[in-house]
Amino acid sequence: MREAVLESLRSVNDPELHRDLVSLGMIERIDVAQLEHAAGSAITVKVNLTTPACPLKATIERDVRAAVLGVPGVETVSVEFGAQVRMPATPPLPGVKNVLLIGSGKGGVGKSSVAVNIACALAQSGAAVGLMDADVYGPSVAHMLGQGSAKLVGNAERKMVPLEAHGIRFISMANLSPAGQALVWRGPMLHSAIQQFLKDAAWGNLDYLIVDLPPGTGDVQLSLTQSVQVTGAVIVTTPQDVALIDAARAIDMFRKASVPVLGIIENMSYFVAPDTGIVYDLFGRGGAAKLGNYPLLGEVPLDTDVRRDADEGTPAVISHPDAAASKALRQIAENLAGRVSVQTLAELPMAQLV
Ligand SMILES: Nc1ncnc2c1ncn2[C@@H]1O[C@H](COP(=O)(O)OP(=O)(O)OP(=O)(O)O)[C@@H](O)[C@H]1O
Repeated sequence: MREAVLESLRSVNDPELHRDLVSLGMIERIDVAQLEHAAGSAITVKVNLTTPACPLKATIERDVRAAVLGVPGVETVSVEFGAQVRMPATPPLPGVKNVLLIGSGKGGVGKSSVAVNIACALAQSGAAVGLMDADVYGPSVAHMLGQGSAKLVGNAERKMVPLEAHGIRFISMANLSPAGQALVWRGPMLHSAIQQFLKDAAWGNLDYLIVDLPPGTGDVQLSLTQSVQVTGAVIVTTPQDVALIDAARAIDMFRKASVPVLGIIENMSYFVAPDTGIVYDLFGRGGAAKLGNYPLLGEVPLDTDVRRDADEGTPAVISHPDAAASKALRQIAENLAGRVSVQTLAELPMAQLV
């Protein structure tokens, strides 16, 4: 019976990876139990997803159930899920499976807010997540996580120990330099700071290390793409033309550095009036589509909760999980995790999948 069930699962494709669950090594266990009062068997299938934030869990469950119910003699099916983010062919750092860059063309489009919320949403789903604030000139991650005045310390191996908040580990220049003081650094100093944040920090084991870049196309971006094997970059933009022009430059920079652009996030996409429910497209919702053929990971509405929660140090996906913006941000985190799986598995030789 177990063999017949396994065979039936060869017909179920992961909808994003376009390969069947068996050859992807996603079937962790098949249990067969004989039912007492029925002729057939009760089957339990455990599917090991490629990310705990899988956006297509419901589809996979439905398809597994249908395939297994089609096997003669099967009476009931229950589907269990586990998840393990796959180690890519070339891990970017020891213990770190993916480095994801969050960039923008313009400042103030909400890149840090999006990065912080995505990091928290991925951690909420069960992933091990780190957040590195590479926006050295305007570090806001620590403040958005309620840790603006915390100080970074070293461990016995003289490695920087990331701070922790809301289930993620993070490092920000704000936790090294005195508050309110401007950083006046040239390229080489920035390069060595970025190296230290990446390589002289005790990140531990991470599924995703998210990097909040400074806006634009400068030294930090260059330094990062040259220092580690990056899984991909995400561009945050607002929908109006002036933001899109700069976003296109950022995309071009990643293309030239051979960093895959995993998708675009349109922030401040629209506004829903809380009293009337009327939707206002303040900046021209849908503008991000003009950036070309890149997946749109999602649209985040302008929402007071996002701003207020960032100022108060608890990201919206945690303090207001039911707000429309939080739902959009969670969906974006899942879509991004899905894109990362596609990217990693496309590069892994078939033999390493099972
Ligand atoms: N969807 C949103 N709704 C309401 N406010 C938002 C939203 N996204 C961001 N904001 C607010 O907009 C301001 C700018 O956001 P943020 O600092 O994340 O932008 P940024 O692109 O990282 O800026 P910079 O690159 O200049 O540091 C913040 O006050 C933030 O709380």
